[in-house]
Amino acid sequence: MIARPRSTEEIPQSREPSLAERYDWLVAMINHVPDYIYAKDLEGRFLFANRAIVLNNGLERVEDMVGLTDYDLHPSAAAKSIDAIERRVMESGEPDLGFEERRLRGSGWLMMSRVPLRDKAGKVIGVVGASRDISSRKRAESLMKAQAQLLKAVAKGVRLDPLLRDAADLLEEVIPGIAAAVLLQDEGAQLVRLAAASQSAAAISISPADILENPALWRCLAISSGDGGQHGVLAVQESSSHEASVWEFLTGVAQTIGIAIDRHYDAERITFLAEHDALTGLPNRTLLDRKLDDMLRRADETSGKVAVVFLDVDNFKLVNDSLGHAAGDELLKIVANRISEEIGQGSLVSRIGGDEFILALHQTEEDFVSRLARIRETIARPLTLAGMNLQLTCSIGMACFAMHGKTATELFANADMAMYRAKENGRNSIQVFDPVMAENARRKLGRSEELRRAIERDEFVLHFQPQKDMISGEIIGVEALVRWNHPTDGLVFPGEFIPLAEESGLIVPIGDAVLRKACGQAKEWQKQGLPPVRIGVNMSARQFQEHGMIRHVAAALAESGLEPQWLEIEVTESLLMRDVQGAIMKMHELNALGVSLAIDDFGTGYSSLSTLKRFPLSRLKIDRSFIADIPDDADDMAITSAIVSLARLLALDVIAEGVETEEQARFLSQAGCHAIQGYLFSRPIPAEEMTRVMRERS
Ligand SMILES: Nc1nc2c(ncn2[C@@H]2O[C@H](COP(=O)(O)O[C@H]3[C@@H](O)[C@H](n4cnc5c(=O)[nH]c(N)nc54)O[C@@H]3COP(=O)(O)O)[C@@H](O)[C@H]2O)c(=O)[nH]1
Repeated sequence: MIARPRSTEEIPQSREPSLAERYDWLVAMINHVPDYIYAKDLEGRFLFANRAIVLNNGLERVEDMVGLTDYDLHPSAAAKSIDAIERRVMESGEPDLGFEERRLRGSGWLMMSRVPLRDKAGKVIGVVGASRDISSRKRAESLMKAQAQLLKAVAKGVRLDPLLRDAADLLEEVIPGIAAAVLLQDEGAQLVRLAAASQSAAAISISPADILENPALWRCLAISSGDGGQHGVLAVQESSSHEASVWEFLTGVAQTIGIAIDRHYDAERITFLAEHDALTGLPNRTLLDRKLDDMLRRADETSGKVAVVFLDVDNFKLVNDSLGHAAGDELLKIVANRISEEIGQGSLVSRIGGDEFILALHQTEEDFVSRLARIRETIARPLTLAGMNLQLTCSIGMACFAMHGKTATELFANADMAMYRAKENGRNSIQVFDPVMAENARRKLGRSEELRRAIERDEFVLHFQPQKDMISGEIIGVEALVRWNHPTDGLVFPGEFIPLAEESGLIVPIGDAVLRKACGQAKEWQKQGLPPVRIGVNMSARQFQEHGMIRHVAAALAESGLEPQWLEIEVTESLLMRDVQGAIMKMHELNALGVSLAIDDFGTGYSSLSTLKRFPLSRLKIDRSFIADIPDDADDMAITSAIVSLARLLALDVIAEGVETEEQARFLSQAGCHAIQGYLFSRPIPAEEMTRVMRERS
């Protein structure tokens, strides 16, 4: 063995070191570096080897190595490859630097550099080799490569289970001897499951409990989720203590697995949302279409039946508007759950938006209507929402394969039509499609088109019904009532087209035309020198709520030149009660124009005295249903008297509608009613006739 170096204190400072001293220092330095250093002669025999290389070859002293060749120390294939490199260096005289090769003894990597050994004359007499252990760097590189491989798999969207299995195998590959396992807690699950294990870990057939209850043996690295939670752990058996870079790598792997799981859940959610409703989790229209097609195909093959059902929650808007959207959402979830509870296997419920659900029922022993009745009852179970006790009703329309349609499109259209019929019939009912509905719908559509054309062609005319003062007998006003002068059907009465006009929104232009015609006619009578009368114009809810309504009234007055005090707008009690505050604001705006307001059909709504006081009104019109049975119905007489007293209490004029008999007129006079309108005095009549009547009485 080479001699130990002396300490620096022993070196005399005053003189130049001797050659022997220099040699000793050099040898000491060479022996203390961890790198391998050697020199060989031209035949490949060791001339010199440092302590590190001697020990690595299982020898004790340099003398033991001097004279040996690589063939004496290593298997012949390895010795041959070293010999080839060194021979090239010696023959070419060119160094071979930075060659990376596996250790011949033990595990790990070396970086070898070989330079020619020359004598003083520069002649190559052998080779000098130096090598450095680069095992750590090589391991770091392979860990980085493994990490990159894992990240690539995540980026490529490899499915979760194979990805976890590959990750466990990869750990075993890059960290020899390691046992690793991935334990996961799936969304919503209580228990942790073994999702993947390296082969050595799998071989000892571990379970989550084995791992979690044995912290001395297994070290657990958290697999975190993007939202700050934890999906599970990457458990590593600490059979051998790993260096810091390995733990860093394992922590990185746990993080990568966390990202992979996040991505997996995101992808699952995206796939789910493509076919489901985000709020209720029910299938959406896409999934319904697909499943319904299957159900119809099967029913066709087996001559079976399928029911397509439209279900709409009654007055849902009211809940949304009054209790807020969060409560509305909650309500929809409750309805979705209740339908799902009842619908039974093999059938399907989907939410297609808002409060509309479509059900596809497959045939069972129980008939479809009974099943729907049960669903309706379930939905109607009392519930508490935002602190309020509620009971829901719904309108249901059903169409059956193959009776009411053979394709999904036909069945959807017909079930929808049936549901609308249920709504029209006062809601809270089940309607089965009937071909008559389709006929009606077609007629309605045709009528809407005709109405649209009627507006363009100005086919609407006004009839006028006079209103008589109870005391003077004078005509104090007229009500303008619209008629449709249909090109083929003749005069069509408002009961036949006003509801359709309201539904389609055409009431707005129709109402506007009525307003202009009525103001124009009233002004015309004044121009003809007839005593001025107040003209009443009916205004529907849609028209009253329309943005430009006040502007249209002002324009009709301005166009005709009629002073505003001669125009009275009639609105129904139910219209005002829908949105009391909004109605009051609009009524004040009309008042500001100088126009007066009357409540039409009074007594049929639910206005209280306190609400009534807030409306800026001039007149109440008692609904004709209270007058019709006078004097036979004592209740109606009592109600009529009460309305007259109420009007007087509120300092409002009061007029009774639908007065057909002298007895009714007498009773109303005695009750203190200011004026009457009805067939007793005159039916609604065309403008020319009305002009004649007014002229006769003036
Ligand atoms: N939005 C608008 N609605 C309008 C307009 N014009 C009319 N209407 C509304 O249509 C409903 C039916 O009106 P109509 O068929 O004209 O019937 C009116 C009278 O003919 C009828 N009436 C009058 N006196 C009697 C009677 O003694 N007996 C009896 N059985 N019927 C009678 O009442 C109708 C007037 O009612 P009202 O409007 O409530 O005063 C009707 O609801 C009209 O409001 C319009 O331009 N726009």
